[in-house]
Amino acid sequence: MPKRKKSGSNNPLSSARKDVGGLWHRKSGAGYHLFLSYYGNQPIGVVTTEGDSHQSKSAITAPQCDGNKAAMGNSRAAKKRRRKKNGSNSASSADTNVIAATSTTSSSSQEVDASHPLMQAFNSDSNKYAHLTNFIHALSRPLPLTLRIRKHESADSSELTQTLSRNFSNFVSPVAYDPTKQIYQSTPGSNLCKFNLGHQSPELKSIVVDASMNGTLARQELGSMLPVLSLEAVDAIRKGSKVLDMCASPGSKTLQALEIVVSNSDTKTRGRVIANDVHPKRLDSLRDAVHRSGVPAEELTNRVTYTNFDASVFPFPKSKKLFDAIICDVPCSGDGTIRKDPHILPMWSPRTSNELHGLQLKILLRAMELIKKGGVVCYSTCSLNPIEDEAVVSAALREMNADGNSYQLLDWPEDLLPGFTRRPGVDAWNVGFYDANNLEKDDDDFGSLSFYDSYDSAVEAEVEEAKESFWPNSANNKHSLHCCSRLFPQDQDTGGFFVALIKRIK
Ligand SMILES: C[S@@+](CC[C@H](N)C(=O)[O-])C[C@H]1O[C@@H](n2cnc3c(N)ncnc32)[C@H](O)[C@@H]1O
Repeated sequence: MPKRKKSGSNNPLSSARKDVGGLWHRKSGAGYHLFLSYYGNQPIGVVTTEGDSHQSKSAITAPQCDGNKAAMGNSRAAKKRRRKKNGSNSASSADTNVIAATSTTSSSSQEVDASHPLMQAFNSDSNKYAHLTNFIHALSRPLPLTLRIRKHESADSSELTQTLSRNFSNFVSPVAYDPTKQIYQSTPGSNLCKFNLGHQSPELKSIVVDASMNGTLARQELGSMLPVLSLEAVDAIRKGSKVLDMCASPGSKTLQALEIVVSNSDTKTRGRVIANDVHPKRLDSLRDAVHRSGVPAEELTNRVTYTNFDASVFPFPKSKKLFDAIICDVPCSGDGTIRKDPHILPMWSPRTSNELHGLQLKILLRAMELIKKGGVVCYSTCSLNPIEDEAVVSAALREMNADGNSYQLLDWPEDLLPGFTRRPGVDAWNVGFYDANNLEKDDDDFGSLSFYDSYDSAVEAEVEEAKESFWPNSANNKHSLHCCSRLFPQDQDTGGFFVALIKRIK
Protein backbone atom coordinates (compact mmCIF):
# COMPACT_ATOMS: atom_id res chain seq x y z
CA MET A 1 0.00 0.00 0.00
CA PRO A 2 1.42 3.45 -0.80
CA LYS A 3 2.34 5.62 2.16
CA ARG A 4 -0.14 8.35 3.00
CA LYS A 5 1.11 11.75 4.10
CA LYS A 6 0.37 12.57 7.72
CA SER A 7 -2.54 14.96 7.96
CA GLY A 8 -3.12 17.67 10.52
CA SER A 9 -4.20 16.71 14.01
CA ASN A 10 -7.55 18.53 13.70
CA ASN A 11 -8.56 16.56 10.63
CA PRO A 12 -12.03 15.15 11.46
CA LEU A 13 -11.46 12.14 9.21
CA SER A 14 -8.22 11.12 10.94
CA SER A 15 -9.74 11.61 14.38
CA ALA A 16 -12.79 9.57 13.35
CA ARG A 17 -10.42 6.82 12.27
CA LYS A 18 -8.29 6.93 15.38
CA ASP A 19 -9.81 3.79 16.88
CA VAL A 20 -9.30 1.75 13.77
CA GLY A 21 -5.90 3.07 12.79
CA GLY A 22 -4.09 0.12 14.29
CA LEU A 23 -1.50 -1.59 12.19
CA TRP A 24 -3.27 -4.89 12.71
CA HIS A 25 -6.50 -3.55 11.22
CA ARG A 26 -4.67 -2.24 8.18
CA LYS A 27 -2.36 -5.24 7.67
CA SER A 28 -5.00 -7.88 8.18
CA GLY A 29 -7.27 -6.30 5.60
CA ALA A 30 -10.03 -6.18 8.23
CA GLY A 31 -11.52 -3.13 6.52
CA TYR A 32 -12.41 -5.10 3.36
CA HIS A 33 -14.34 -7.69 5.38
CA LEU A 34 -16.07 -5.13 7.59
CA PHE A 35 -17.08 -3.11 4.52
CA LEU A 36 -18.60 -6.22 2.93
CA SER A 37 -20.41 -7.21 6.07
CA TYR A 38 -21.73 -3.68 6.63
CA TYR A 39 -23.13 -3.10 3.15
CA GLY A 40 -24.15 -6.75 2.78
CA ASN A 41 -26.46 -6.28 5.76
CA GLN A 42 -28.18 -3.17 4.45
CA PRO A 43 -31.62 -3.26 2.82
CA ILE A 44 -32.14 -2.97 -0.94
CA GLY A 45 -31.62 0.62 -2.09
CA VAL A 46 -28.56 1.39 0.01
CA VAL A 47 -26.01 -0.01 -2.48
CA THR A 48 -28.01 -2.56 -4.45
CA THR A 49 -31.24 -2.63 -6.40
CA GLU A 50 -34.11 -5.07 -6.46
CA GLY A 51 -32.64 -6.84 -9.49
CA ASP A 52 -29.05 -7.07 -8.31
CA SER A 53 -29.30 -10.60 -7.02
CA HIS A 54 -31.10 -11.74 -10.17
CA GLN A 55 -30.00 -11.81 -13.78
CA SER A 56 -31.56 -8.47 -14.65
CA LYS A 57 -30.44 -5.47 -16.61
CA SER A 58 -30.87 -1.94 -15.33
CA ALA A 59 -31.61 0.98 -17.64
CA ILE A 60 -28.14 2.18 -18.43
CA THR A 61 -27.63 4.73 -21.14
CA ALA A 62 -24.19 5.96 -20.25
CA PRO A 63 -21.01 4.72 -21.87
CA GLN A 64 -19.53 1.85 -19.90
CA CYS A 65 -15.97 0.76 -19.44
CA ASP A 66 -17.08 -2.69 -20.69
CA GLY A 67 -13.97 -3.49 -22.60
CA ASN A 68 -12.88 -6.54 -24.46
CA LYS A 69 -9.98 -8.62 -23.22
CA ALA A 70 -7.27 -6.53 -24.84
CA ALA A 71 -8.77 -3.30 -23.66
CA MET A 72 -9.22 -4.46 -20.10
CA GLY A 73 -5.56 -5.12 -19.65
CA ASN A 74 -4.63 -8.34 -21.36
CA SER A 75 -2.04 -6.61 -23.47
CA ARG A 76 1.45 -8.02 -23.18
CA ALA A 77 2.45 -5.08 -20.98
CA ALA A 78 -0.55 -5.56 -18.71
CA LYS A 79 0.17 -9.26 -18.37
CA LYS A 80 3.77 -8.49 -17.56
CA ARG A 81 2.72 -6.01 -14.87
CA ARG A 82 0.37 -8.56 -13.35
CA ARG A 83 3.02 -11.28 -13.43
CA LYS A 84 5.43 -8.94 -11.67
CA LYS A 85 2.81 -8.09 -9.05
CA ASN A 86 2.00 -11.73 -8.48
CA GLY A 87 5.65 -12.69 -8.36
CA SER A 88 5.17 -15.26 -11.08
CA ASN A 89 6.36 -15.64 -14.62
CA SER A 90 3.64 -17.96 -15.64
CA ALA A 91 1.09 -16.46 -17.96
CA SER A 92 -1.51 -18.91 -16.81
CA SER A 93 -1.16 -17.91 -13.18
CA ALA A 94 -1.57 -14.26 -14.17
CA ASP A 95 -4.58 -15.13 -16.23
CA THR A 96 -6.29 -16.83 -13.32
CA ASN A 97 -6.30 -13.47 -11.60
CA VAL A 98 -8.67 -12.07 -14.19
CA ILE A 99 -12.13 -13.51 -13.94
CA ALA A 100 -15.23 -12.56 -15.83
CA ALA A 101 -17.91 -10.79 -13.86
CA THR A 102 -20.95 -13.00 -13.55
CA SER A 103 -23.58 -10.32 -13.20
CA THR A 104 -25.69 -9.15 -16.11
CA THR A 105 -25.97 -5.48 -15.32
CA SER A 106 -23.58 -2.86 -16.64
CA SER A 107 -20.65 -4.89 -15.37
CA SER A 108 -21.62 -8.01 -17.24
CA SER A 109 -18.95 -8.19 -19.89
CA GLN A 110 -16.25 -6.59 -17.80
CA GLU A 111 -13.46 -8.43 -16.15
CA VAL A 112 -12.51 -8.07 -12.56
CA ASP A 113 -9.09 -8.40 -11.00
CA ALA A 114 -9.36 -11.31 -8.61
CA SER A 115 -6.11 -10.22 -6.94
CA HIS A 116 -7.85 -7.08 -5.64
CA PRO A 117 -8.16 -7.52 -1.83
CA LEU A 118 -11.83 -6.53 -2.00
CA MET A 119 -12.47 -9.29 -4.55
CA GLN A 120 -10.60 -11.77 -2.38
CA ALA A 121 -12.69 -10.83 0.65
CA PHE A 122 -15.82 -11.05 -1.49
CA ASN A 123 -14.93 -14.41 -2.96
CA SER A 124 -14.38 -15.84 0.50
CA ASP A 125 -17.92 -14.75 1.45
CA SER A 126 -19.65 -14.65 -1.92
CA ASN A 127 -22.48 -17.00 -0.91
CA LYS A 128 -23.48 -14.66 1.86
CA TYR A 129 -23.23 -11.49 -0.21
CA ALA A 130 -24.18 -12.61 -3.72
CA HIS A 131 -26.52 -9.63 -4.00
CA LEU A 132 -23.46 -7.34 -3.81
CA THR A 133 -21.83 -8.85 -6.91
CA ASN A 134 -22.35 -5.88 -9.25
CA PHE A 135 -21.41 -3.37 -6.56
CA ILE A 136 -18.20 -5.16 -5.57
CA HIS A 137 -17.16 -5.87 -9.15
CA ALA A 138 -17.54 -2.18 -10.00
CA LEU A 139 -15.55 -1.14 -6.93
CA SER A 140 -12.69 -3.47 -7.69
CA ARG A 141 -12.01 -1.88 -11.07
CA PRO A 142 -10.08 1.39 -11.53
CA LEU A 143 -12.22 4.48 -11.99
CA PRO A 144 -12.52 5.65 -15.61
CA LEU A 145 -11.17 9.11 -16.31
CA THR A 146 -13.84 11.83 -16.25
CA LEU A 147 -13.29 15.32 -17.62
CA ARG A 148 -15.49 18.41 -17.59
CA ILE A 149 -15.16 21.06 -20.26
CA ARG A 150 -15.31 24.29 -18.29
CA LYS A 151 -17.59 27.08 -19.37
CA HIS A 152 -16.58 30.68 -19.09
CA GLU A 153 -16.33 33.48 -21.55
CA SER A 154 -12.57 33.95 -21.51
CA ALA A 155 -11.62 30.38 -22.37
CA ASP A 156 -12.49 28.95 -25.76
CA SER A 157 -12.95 25.24 -25.47
CA SER A 158 -13.93 24.56 -29.09
CA GLU A 159 -10.35 23.80 -30.12
CA LEU A 160 -10.03 21.37 -27.23
CA THR A 161 -13.28 19.52 -28.00
CA GLN A 162 -12.31 19.29 -31.68
CA THR A 163 -8.93 17.85 -30.78
CA LEU A 164 -10.50 15.35 -28.41
CA SER A 165 -13.05 14.14 -30.95
CA ARG A 166 -10.61 14.15 -33.89
CA ASN A 167 -7.60 12.52 -32.27
CA PHE A 168 -8.61 10.89 -29.00
CA SER A 169 -12.11 9.48 -29.44
CA ASN A 170 -10.73 5.99 -28.81
CA PHE A 171 -9.73 7.19 -25.32
CA VAL A 172 -12.40 9.70 -24.22
CA SER A 173 -15.85 10.62 -25.51
CA PRO A 174 -18.82 12.70 -24.30
CA VAL A 175 -21.25 10.78 -22.07
CA ALA A 176 -24.62 10.04 -23.64
CA TYR A 177 -26.69 11.52 -20.80
CA ASP A 178 -25.19 15.02 -21.01
CA PRO A 179 -26.92 16.98 -23.81
CA THR A 180 -24.39 19.84 -23.46
CA LYS A 181 -21.53 17.47 -24.32
CA GLN A 182 -19.37 18.92 -21.58
CA ILE A 183 -18.75 15.72 -19.67
CA TYR A 184 -16.22 13.29 -21.15
CA GLN A 185 -15.50 9.82 -19.82
CA SER A 186 -13.07 7.08 -20.84
CA THR A 187 -14.44 5.56 -24.03
CA PRO A 188 -15.89 2.07 -23.52
CA GLY A 189 -13.11 -0.43 -23.91
CA SER A 190 -10.27 2.05 -23.50
CA ASN A 191 -9.65 1.10 -19.84
CA LEU A 192 -8.31 4.62 -19.36
CA CYS A 193 -8.01 5.82 -15.78
CA LYS A 194 -5.94 8.44 -13.99
CA PHE A 195 -3.24 5.88 -13.12
CA ASN A 196 -2.56 4.84 -16.72
CA LEU A 197 -3.28 8.04 -18.67
CA GLY A 198 0.40 8.91 -19.24
CA HIS A 199 1.22 5.36 -20.18
CA GLN A 200 -1.74 4.85 -22.54
CA SER A 201 -1.45 8.21 -24.26
CA PRO A 202 1.29 10.69 -23.30
CA GLU A 203 -0.18 13.10 -25.91
CA LEU A 204 -3.61 13.07 -24.31
CA LYS A 205 -2.05 13.48 -20.87
CA SER A 206 -0.20 16.58 -21.97
CA ILE A 207 -3.38 18.03 -23.51
CA VAL A 208 -5.30 17.33 -20.29
CA VAL A 209 -2.57 18.94 -18.17
CA ASP A 210 -2.33 22.02 -20.41
CA ALA A 211 -6.10 22.43 -20.62
CA SER A 212 -6.38 22.12 -16.84
CA MET A 213 -3.79 24.87 -16.45
CA ASN A 214 -5.39 27.27 -18.93
CA GLY A 215 -8.84 26.84 -17.46
CA THR A 216 -10.62 25.00 -20.26
CA LEU A 217 -10.81 21.62 -18.58
CA ALA A 218 -11.39 20.18 -15.12
CA ARG A 219 -10.52 16.65 -14.08
CA GLN A 220 -13.58 15.99 -11.99
CA GLU A 221 -15.57 12.91 -11.11
CA LEU A 222 -19.18 12.72 -12.17
CA GLY A 223 -20.43 12.60 -8.57
CA SER A 224 -18.44 15.69 -7.69
CA MET A 225 -20.11 17.61 -10.56
CA LEU A 226 -23.64 16.85 -9.34
CA PRO A 227 -23.99 19.43 -6.51
CA VAL A 228 -23.30 22.47 -8.70
CA LEU A 229 -25.05 21.03 -11.78
CA SER A 230 -28.19 20.36 -9.74
CA LEU A 231 -28.08 23.74 -7.93
CA GLU A 232 -27.92 25.38 -11.34
CA ALA A 233 -30.74 23.19 -12.67
CA VAL A 234 -33.07 24.26 -9.83
CA ASP A 235 -32.06 27.88 -10.50
CA ALA A 236 -30.36 28.40 -7.14
CA ILE A 237 -26.99 29.16 -8.76
CA ARG A 238 -27.15 31.52 -11.72
CA LYS A 239 -25.16 34.49 -12.91
CA GLY A 240 -25.00 37.03 -10.14
CA SER A 241 -25.72 34.54 -7.33
CA LYS A 242 -24.12 34.75 -3.92
CA VAL A 243 -22.84 31.27 -3.14
CA LEU A 244 -21.21 29.83 -0.03
CA ASP A 245 -19.01 26.76 -0.46
CA MET A 246 -18.68 25.65 3.18
CA CYS A 247 -16.04 22.90 2.85
CA ALA A 248 -14.41 24.02 -0.35
CA SER A 249 -10.90 22.60 -0.70
CA PRO A 250 -9.45 21.42 -3.05
CA GLY A 251 -11.95 23.53 -4.94
CA SER A 252 -13.55 21.59 -7.79
CA LYS A 253 -17.04 22.79 -6.85
CA THR A 254 -15.86 26.34 -6.10
CA LEU A 255 -14.45 26.60 -9.63
CA GLN A 256 -17.58 25.05 -11.13
CA ALA A 257 -19.81 27.53 -9.25
CA LEU A 258 -17.60 30.46 -10.22
CA GLU A 259 -18.00 29.63 -13.89
CA ILE A 260 -21.74 30.18 -13.52
CA VAL A 261 -21.93 33.17 -11.20
CA VAL A 262 -19.38 35.23 -13.15
CA SER A 263 -20.82 34.34 -16.52
CA ASN A 264 -21.72 37.91 -17.50
CA SER A 265 -19.92 41.21 -17.41
CA ASP A 266 -22.84 43.22 -16.07
CA THR A 267 -21.36 44.69 -12.90
CA LYS A 268 -24.78 45.13 -11.25
CA THR A 269 -25.47 41.41 -11.24
CA ARG A 270 -21.99 40.35 -10.32
CA GLY A 271 -21.98 37.15 -8.37
CA ARG A 272 -19.62 36.02 -5.66
CA VAL A 273 -18.48 32.73 -4.19
CA ILE A 274 -17.28 32.49 -0.60
CA ALA A 275 -14.88 29.56 -0.45
CA ASN A 276 -14.43 28.32 3.11
CA ASP A 277 -12.32 25.56 4.59
CA VAL A 278 -11.26 24.93 8.16
CA HIS A 279 -7.76 23.88 7.18
CA PRO A 280 -5.51 26.84 6.30
CA LYS A 281 -3.14 24.69 4.22
CA ARG A 282 -5.96 23.20 2.20
CA LEU A 283 -7.34 26.70 1.72
CA ASP A 284 -3.94 27.73 0.31
CA SER A 285 -4.12 24.95 -2.27
CA LEU A 286 -7.64 26.04 -3.20
CA ARG A 287 -6.34 29.59 -3.70
CA ASP A 288 -3.60 28.19 -5.94
CA ALA A 289 -6.15 26.18 -7.92
CA VAL A 290 -8.21 29.31 -8.59
CA HIS A 291 -5.07 31.20 -9.67
CA ARG A 292 -3.91 28.30 -11.83
CA SER A 293 -7.28 27.96 -13.49
CA GLY A 294 -6.01 30.32 -16.16
CA VAL A 295 -9.01 32.62 -16.02
CA PRO A 296 -8.15 36.36 -15.98
CA ALA A 297 -7.52 37.56 -12.45
CA GLU A 298 -10.12 40.32 -12.32
CA GLU A 299 -12.81 38.06 -13.73
CA LEU A 300 -12.39 35.23 -11.29
CA THR A 301 -10.29 36.03 -8.31
CA ASN A 302 -12.14 39.27 -7.58
CA ARG A 303 -15.34 37.30 -7.28
CA VAL A 304 -14.08 34.76 -4.80
CA THR A 305 -13.51 35.37 -1.10
CA TYR A 306 -11.56 32.87 0.97
CA THR A 307 -12.55 32.26 4.58
CA ASN A 308 -11.13 29.96 7.20
CA PHE A 309 -13.89 29.01 9.64
CA ASP A 310 -15.18 25.81 11.11
CA ALA A 311 -18.25 25.56 8.86
CA SER A 312 -20.46 24.47 11.76
CA VAL A 313 -20.07 27.98 13.24
CA PHE A 314 -19.66 29.95 10.03
CA PRO A 315 -20.62 33.55 10.95
CA PHE A 316 -23.69 35.34 9.64
CA PRO A 317 -22.72 37.87 6.93
CA LYS A 318 -22.33 41.41 8.33
CA SER A 319 -24.50 42.65 5.47
CA LYS A 320 -27.28 40.42 6.85
CA LYS A 321 -27.74 39.19 3.27
CA LEU A 322 -28.01 35.41 3.35
CA PHE A 323 -26.87 33.11 0.53
CA ASP A 324 -28.73 32.13 -2.67
CA ALA A 325 -27.08 28.73 -2.72
CA ILE A 326 -24.87 26.77 -0.34
CA ILE A 327 -22.61 23.91 -1.29
CA CYS A 328 -22.33 21.72 1.79
CA ASP A 329 -19.86 19.04 0.67
CA VAL A 330 -18.92 17.83 4.13
CA PRO A 331 -15.88 15.86 5.32
CA CYS A 332 -16.84 12.19 5.03
CA SER A 333 -15.48 8.66 5.22
CA GLY A 334 -15.02 8.75 1.43
CA ASP A 335 -16.06 5.15 0.88
CA GLY A 336 -17.51 6.17 -2.48
CA THR A 337 -13.99 7.05 -3.65
CA ILE A 338 -12.36 3.68 -3.09
CA ARG A 339 -11.88 3.11 -6.82
CA LYS A 340 -9.35 5.92 -6.90
CA ASP A 341 -8.06 5.89 -3.34
CA PRO A 342 -6.65 2.52 -2.23
CA HIS A 343 -6.10 3.80 1.34
CA ILE A 344 -9.75 3.96 2.33
CA LEU A 345 -10.75 0.29 2.48
CA PRO A 346 -7.98 -1.31 4.56
CA MET A 347 -8.90 1.15 7.33
CA TRP A 348 -12.66 0.91 6.85
CA SER A 349 -14.88 0.67 9.91
CA PRO A 350 -18.41 1.90 10.64
CA ARG A 351 -16.90 3.92 13.49
CA THR A 352 -15.53 6.45 11.01
CA SER A 353 -19.01 7.28 9.72
CA ASN A 354 -20.60 7.13 13.16
CA GLU A 355 -18.06 9.66 14.43
CA LEU A 356 -18.31 12.02 11.45
CA HIS A 357 -22.12 12.08 11.61
CA GLY A 358 -22.19 14.67 14.43
CA LEU A 359 -19.95 17.17 12.62
CA GLN A 360 -21.79 16.61 9.33
CA LEU A 361 -25.11 17.34 11.03
CA LYS A 362 -23.77 20.51 12.69
CA ILE A 363 -22.45 21.78 9.34
CA LEU A 364 -25.74 21.09 7.55
CA LEU A 365 -27.71 22.81 10.34
CA ARG A 366 -25.51 25.87 9.97
CA ALA A 367 -26.01 25.84 6.19
CA MET A 368 -29.77 25.76 6.67
CA GLU A 369 -29.52 28.84 8.92
CA LEU A 370 -27.39 30.72 6.40
CA ILE A 371 -29.54 30.11 3.31
CA LYS A 372 -32.02 32.79 2.34
CA LYS A 373 -35.74 32.18 1.80
CA GLY A 374 -36.11 30.63 -1.65
CA GLY A 375 -32.47 29.54 -1.66
CA VAL A 376 -31.19 25.96 -1.80
CA VAL A 377 -28.57 24.04 0.20
CA CYS A 378 -26.96 21.09 -1.54
CA TYR A 379 -25.76 18.54 1.04
CA SER A 380 -23.37 15.97 -0.43
CA THR A 381 -20.89 13.27 0.54
CA CYS A 382 -18.77 10.81 -1.37
CA SER A 383 -19.97 8.02 0.90
CA LEU A 384 -22.89 5.64 0.45
CA ASN A 385 -23.29 5.13 4.20
CA PRO A 386 -26.81 6.24 5.25
CA ILE A 387 -25.39 7.42 8.60
CA GLU A 388 -23.51 10.16 6.72
CA ASP A 389 -26.30 10.71 4.21
CA GLU A 390 -30.04 10.27 4.83
CA ALA A 391 -29.58 10.13 8.64
CA VAL A 392 -27.95 13.58 8.59
CA VAL A 393 -30.58 15.03 6.26
CA SER A 394 -33.42 13.50 8.25
CA ALA A 395 -32.10 14.80 11.60
CA ALA A 396 -31.45 18.29 10.19
CA LEU A 397 -34.97 18.53 8.73
CA ARG A 398 -36.48 17.37 12.00
CA GLU A 399 -34.60 20.01 13.96
CA MET A 400 -35.09 22.92 11.56
CA ASN A 401 -38.75 22.11 10.87
CA ALA A 402 -39.63 21.81 14.55
CA ASP A 403 -41.48 25.16 14.42
CA GLY A 404 -43.18 24.61 11.10
CA ASN A 405 -42.20 23.38 7.67
CA SER A 406 -39.60 25.95 6.66
CA TYR A 407 -37.40 23.55 4.70
CA GLN A 408 -38.21 20.87 2.18
CA LEU A 409 -36.30 18.35 0.12
CA LEU A 410 -36.43 19.06 -3.59
CA ASP A 411 -36.86 16.38 -6.22
CA TRP A 412 -33.88 15.66 -8.41
CA PRO A 413 -34.13 17.87 -11.55
CA GLU A 414 -34.89 15.07 -14.01
CA ASP A 415 -34.18 17.22 -17.10
CA LEU A 416 -30.60 17.78 -16.01
CA LEU A 417 -28.95 14.60 -17.29
CA PRO A 418 -31.59 12.70 -19.24
CA GLY A 419 -31.07 8.97 -19.10
CA PHE A 420 -28.67 9.21 -16.19
CA THR A 421 -29.37 6.56 -13.53
CA ARG A 422 -29.70 7.91 -10.01
CA ARG A 423 -31.14 5.90 -7.15
CA PRO A 424 -33.60 7.43 -4.70
CA GLY A 425 -32.60 8.01 -1.08
CA VAL A 426 -33.52 5.30 1.41
CA ASP A 427 -35.78 5.61 4.45
CA ALA A 428 -34.71 2.36 6.13
CA TRP A 429 -31.24 1.17 6.99
CA ASN A 430 -29.35 -0.74 9.64
CA VAL A 431 -26.93 0.94 11.97
CA GLY A 432 -23.78 -1.10 12.52
CA PHE A 433 -21.30 -0.92 15.37
CA TYR A 434 -17.88 -2.50 15.44
CA ASP A 435 -16.80 -4.56 18.38
CA ALA A 436 -13.10 -5.37 18.38
CA ASN A 437 -12.94 -6.16 22.09
CA ASN A 438 -13.11 -9.91 21.82
CA LEU A 439 -10.88 -10.09 18.83
CA GLU A 440 -8.85 -13.27 18.41
CA LYS A 441 -5.74 -12.07 16.65
CA ASP A 442 -5.77 -14.81 14.05
CA ASP A 443 -6.06 -14.50 10.30
CA ASP A 444 -9.78 -15.07 10.07
CA ASP A 445 -11.04 -12.90 12.88
CA PHE A 446 -11.83 -9.36 11.87
CA GLY A 447 -14.03 -8.39 14.81
CA SER A 448 -17.77 -8.36 14.57
CA LEU A 449 -20.45 -5.90 13.59
CA SER A 450 -23.71 -5.69 15.51
CA PHE A 451 -26.69 -4.19 13.72
CA TYR A 452 -29.63 -2.41 15.29
CA ASP A 453 -32.76 -1.28 13.52
CA SER A 454 -33.80 1.27 16.16
CA TYR A 455 -32.28 3.59 18.72
CA ASP A 456 -34.22 1.87 21.49
CA SER A 457 -32.80 -1.56 20.66
CA ALA A 458 -29.25 -0.13 20.66
CA VAL A 459 -29.83 1.56 24.02
CA GLU A 460 -31.23 -1.66 25.40
CA ALA A 461 -28.04 -3.43 24.29
CA GLU A 462 -26.03 -0.63 25.97
CA VAL A 463 -24.29 0.51 22.80
CA GLU A 464 -22.48 3.61 24.02
CA GLU A 465 -21.86 5.05 20.53
CA ALA A 466 -25.57 5.08 19.63
CA LYS A 467 -27.18 8.45 18.89
CA GLU A 468 -30.85 8.90 18.15
CA SER A 469 -30.10 10.76 14.91
CA PHE A 470 -28.43 7.65 13.41
CA TRP A 471 -31.85 6.17 12.69
CA PRO A 472 -34.51 7.41 10.28
CA ASN A 473 -36.92 9.77 11.88
CA SER A 474 -40.54 8.94 11.23
CA ALA A 475 -41.94 12.14 12.70
CA ASN A 476 -42.14 14.53 9.80
CA ASN A 477 -39.81 13.82 6.96
CA LYS A 478 -39.15 10.13 6.52
CA HIS A 479 -41.47 9.96 3.53
CA SER A 480 -39.46 12.56 1.59
CA LEU A 481 -35.99 10.98 1.88
CA HIS A 482 -36.52 9.30 -1.49
CA CYS A 483 -35.95 12.79 -3.01
CA CYS A 484 -32.26 12.41 -2.14
CA SER A 485 -30.02 10.90 -4.81
CA ARG A 486 -27.58 8.01 -4.56
CA LEU A 487 -25.03 7.40 -7.29
CA PHE A 488 -24.15 3.68 -7.47
CA PRO A 489 -20.71 2.78 -8.92
CA GLN A 490 -22.21 -0.13 -10.89
CA ASP A 491 -24.74 2.03 -12.74
CA GLN A 492 -22.56 4.40 -14.73
CA ASP A 493 -19.08 3.16 -13.94
CA THR A 494 -18.43 5.99 -11.47
CA GLY A 495 -17.61 6.40 -7.81
CA GLY A 496 -20.35 6.40 -5.16
CA PHE A 497 -21.96 9.73 -4.24
CA PHE A 498 -24.91 11.18 -2.33
CA VAL A 499 -26.76 14.46 -2.97
CA ALA A 500 -29.72 16.12 -1.25
CA LEU A 501 -31.22 19.47 -2.27
CA ILE A 502 -32.91 21.32 0.62
CA LYS A 503 -34.93 24.45 -0.13
CA ARG A 504 -35.81 27.10 2.45
CA ILE A 505 -39.42 27.98 1.84
CA LYS A 506 -40.07 30.27 4.85
C1 LIG B 1 -15.05 16.42 0.83
S1 LIG B 1 -13.84 17.62 1.04
C2 LIG B 1 -14.48 18.93 0.07
C3 LIG B 1 -14.20 18.80 -1.41
C4 LIG B 1 -14.51 20.09 -2.15
N1 LIG B 1 -15.86 20.52 -1.92
C5 LIG B 1 -14.29 19.94 -3.65
O1 LIG B 1 -15.22 19.71 -4.38
O2 LIG B 1 -13.14 20.08 -4.08
C6 LIG B 1 -14.17 18.19 2.65
C7 LIG B 1 -13.39 19.41 3.07
O3 LIG B 1 -13.93 19.83 4.33
C8 LIG B 1 -12.89 20.42 5.06
N2 LIG B 1 -13.36 20.45 6.47
C9 LIG B 1 -13.27 19.47 7.40
N3 LIG B 1 -13.88 19.87 8.53
C10 LIG B 1 -14.37 21.11 8.30
C11 LIG B 1 -15.08 22.05 9.09
N4 LIG B 1 -15.42 21.79 10.35
N5 LIG B 1 -15.40 23.24 8.53
C12 LIG B 1 -15.03 23.53 7.25
N6 LIG B 1 -14.35 22.68 6.47
C13 LIG B 1 -14.03 21.48 6.98
C14 LIG B 1 -11.70 19.56 4.77
O4 LIG B 1 -10.52 20.28 4.99
C15 LIG B 1 -11.92 19.21 3.30
O5 LIG B 1 -11.20 20.11 2.50
